[in-house]
Amino acid sequence: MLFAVKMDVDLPVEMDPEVKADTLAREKAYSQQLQRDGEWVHIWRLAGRYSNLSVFDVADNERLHEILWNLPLFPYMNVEVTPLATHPSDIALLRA
Ligand SMILES: O=C(O)C[C@H]1C=CC(=O)O1
Repeated sequence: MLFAVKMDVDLPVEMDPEVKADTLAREKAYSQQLQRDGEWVHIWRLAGRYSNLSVFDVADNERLHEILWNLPLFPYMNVEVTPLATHPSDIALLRA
């Protein structure tokens, strides 16, 4: 199942620099492992914002929830999930 997920990050200005660096390092490692595993298919920076637009390919809603809930930055994020369906004009469908 494909989902588009927009993540807006809002870190507290008073956050301890060491905690911040550790959280960002864990977030990066977690994200890159899921990308290697094929569940986190795309990650794009939204230009000019501390936000990303990502595409996930996961087994079901529960798996997506588990992935998002375990993001180290989850407590500092506003997350918006949109389920995706194929578009009838997509020329990739002609090749399938
Ligand atoms: O920077 C972000 O957009 C937040 C987050 C999502 C993956 C990652 O490595 O950082």
